[in-house]
Amino acid sequence: MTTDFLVGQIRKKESFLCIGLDTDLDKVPKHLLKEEDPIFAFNKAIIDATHHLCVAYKPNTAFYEAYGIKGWQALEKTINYLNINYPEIFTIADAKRGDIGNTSTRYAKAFFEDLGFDSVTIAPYMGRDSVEPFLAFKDKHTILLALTSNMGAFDFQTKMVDGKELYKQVLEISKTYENSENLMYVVGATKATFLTEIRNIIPNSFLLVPGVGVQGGSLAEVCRYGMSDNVGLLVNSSRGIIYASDQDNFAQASAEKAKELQQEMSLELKKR
Ligand SMILES: O=C(O)c1cc(=O)[nH]c(=O)n1[C@@H]1O[C@H](COP(=O)(O)O)[C@@H](O)[C@H]1O
Repeated sequence: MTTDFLVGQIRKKESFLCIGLDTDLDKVPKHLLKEEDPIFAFNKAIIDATHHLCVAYKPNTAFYEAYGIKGWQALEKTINYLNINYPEIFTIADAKRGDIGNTSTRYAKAFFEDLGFDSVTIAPYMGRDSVEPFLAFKDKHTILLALTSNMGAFDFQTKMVDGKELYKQVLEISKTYENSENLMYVVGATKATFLTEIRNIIPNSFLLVPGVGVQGGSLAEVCRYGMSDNVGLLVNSSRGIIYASDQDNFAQASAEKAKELQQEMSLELKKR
């Protein structure tokens, strides 16, 4: 999917919401456990109830890998279901990969070609040759971890390297990578006040912003400091939406939570 198409969807739906499919069988409604594939059954119900309120879904692969081959099959069914039924939706494989060049090429093939995701999250730690194999795929997006939402972000990401915080070095150096127009970046909603300086370095790049809801980040602050001329934001919520209820009406309850965020987003878009 092109960035222009994504921006068009955001304007049309008045939403830059990404729903995280962090599907945990300990948390899904008990009646679903009788299904042949409870993970997919849960995801399908959530997607059908919420697709009009969001522009992206982000399955975090950890939640699928944890269930072995059955989990991977559920991930495959989920992305196929999205690509066939809702091709206008931007899809993110939250896999946080990145390795030496030939290995990264295989990861890129797995997520972009085999599974057919639009984007994948990548850790920048191994540098240029670990990221460029992902960037080589046309109309696919590589979402580089810049400043993450967790406390551990302060262990390394904000440390000074050559006179600048490491996360700023990530932003600046990655701009020199081949096909860098295919880059997006992760910035945690809990780090919203850093967004002004981040926007000075990457004024128009899309940011995937997790950490609203359960982690405590503020959507209003993210918009105030992080919104660009082309919106430039995909704000993710996982647990706050998908586990709104563990009763039979769970999908409807998740749609209500998604709608609350979408309406807040619509107001933010109208302010600009
Ligand atoms: O790359 C991510 O998506 C990510 C980066 C980050 O800095 N913080 C972060 O929470 N995430 C992911 O975003 C989701 C957040 O989930 P909730 O806190 O339940 O909304 C999880 O899948 C995390 O792995």
